[in-house]
Amino acid sequence: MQKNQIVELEITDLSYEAMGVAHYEGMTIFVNNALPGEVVKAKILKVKKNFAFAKIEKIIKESPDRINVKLNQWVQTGLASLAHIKYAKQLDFKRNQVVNLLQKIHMDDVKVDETLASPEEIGYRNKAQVPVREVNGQLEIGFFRRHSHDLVPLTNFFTTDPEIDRVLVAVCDILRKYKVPAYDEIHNKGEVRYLDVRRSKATGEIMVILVCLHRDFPELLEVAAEISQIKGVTSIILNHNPKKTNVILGKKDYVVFGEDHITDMIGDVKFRISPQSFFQINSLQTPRLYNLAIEKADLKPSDVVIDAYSGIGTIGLSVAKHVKAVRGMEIVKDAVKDANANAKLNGINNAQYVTGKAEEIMPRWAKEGLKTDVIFVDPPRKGLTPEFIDAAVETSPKKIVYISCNPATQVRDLQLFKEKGYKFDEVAPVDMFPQTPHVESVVVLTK
Ligand SMILES: C[S@@+](CC[C@H](N)C(=O)[O-])C[C@H]1O[C@@H](n2cnc3c(N)ncnc32)[C@H](O)[C@@H]1O
Repeated sequence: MQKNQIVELEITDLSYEAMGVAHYEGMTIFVNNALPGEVVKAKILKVKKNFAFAKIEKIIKESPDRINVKLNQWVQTGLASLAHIKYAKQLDFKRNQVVNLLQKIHMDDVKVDETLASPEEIGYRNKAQVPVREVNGQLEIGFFRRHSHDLVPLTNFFTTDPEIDRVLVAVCDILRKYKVPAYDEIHNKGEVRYLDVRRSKATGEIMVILVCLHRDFPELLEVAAEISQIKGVTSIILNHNPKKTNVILGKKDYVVFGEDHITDMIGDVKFRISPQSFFQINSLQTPRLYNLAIEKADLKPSDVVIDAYSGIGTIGLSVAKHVKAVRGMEIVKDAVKDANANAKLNGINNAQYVTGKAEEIMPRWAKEGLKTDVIFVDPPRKGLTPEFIDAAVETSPKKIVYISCNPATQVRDLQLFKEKGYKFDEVAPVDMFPQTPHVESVVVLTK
């Protein structure tokens, strides 16, 4: 097999990154955007030892699950790489990922629920982080083409709240008007690297973060004055990121207008959110995810609860009024500040959050003799560490509720809990990220 060769392929499966999978002359071929059941003429792009990558030249037999997407760029940029698949099939794809992972470790007897659909299939994101670059001599916002840093200019981000798209376009116009330079990542020059916009559906408050190479730039005050006139904007922040790095946010935030946070609501609990704090991005699906986790926890008024990897305390503060005490930990200092402020804001006085690595704090608490009833964990994609798992088990929780955005690391960690005497018989996938391959899932472990 050679690069640029054209081959006819029958697609038999979808990879976990949602690429069509075919087999040809003993090789596995991953075909961009092809769907199971389709027959395609494909051009080979890259050949490795046992596998190759290809792109569709022509669809000979089309899948009934295919949607003709209005803007190809949504799929090409990876912004919405499942947008060409009917939503019901996206939900199946996510469930199948969990089923396949469990099969690999011979846990076929675990029940995998149907994926809980998101109330909104598009326009659901309450936050956008979009790169700003110069394209053909003009400052543009958009999204990077998949596996590259080529900016594809966009004004409709499809999965983002349309009110946020409106703000992104308006800010882009203001930056052009004042001739503020876009960031040039090759030479680490220019100014605006990203626009980061958050909006609360509940309060309508909008935060605009200009991620900049410098702490200040000559047109900043005029630019901020105009942005502050955009309907809904209550906070403008300059985030200073001077480094040559792919990390989006720098460490320092400077308030240029209004508040240093916005306020949002989950159920009847209010949350202040600072620029560096994590907040679930699907506003309507989040309370459904938490309710599922909380129902499974079956909490009692006498329970001592841990909210690990707590962010701004969204899970712990949602349950604090129904239990004896909540303790939580989180690595981002500003998020912990938000979590403790959020307890006060909601008249909650039995919840306490501390800053630190969960894998260090949990062993400390266990050593101090802490006993717990329910532990909620909601780690980042890399999952838990063995140190955390050992210490969590040492506090003898009756239940551990594991919320994860990466079923592969979740399944790995569940095996460790199993070795320590905890069992689980069900996984509940939840779609927090429609149009993307990401899967969220909830598992309850009992002793
Ligand atoms: C998926 S988020 C969940 C946050 C929160 N539970 C929620 O639903 O909004 C994971 C959180 O873990 C934090 N984090 C990452 N690594 C950590 C670590 N080693 N120890 C504690 N927190 C960590 C992140 O800053 C982030 O806020």
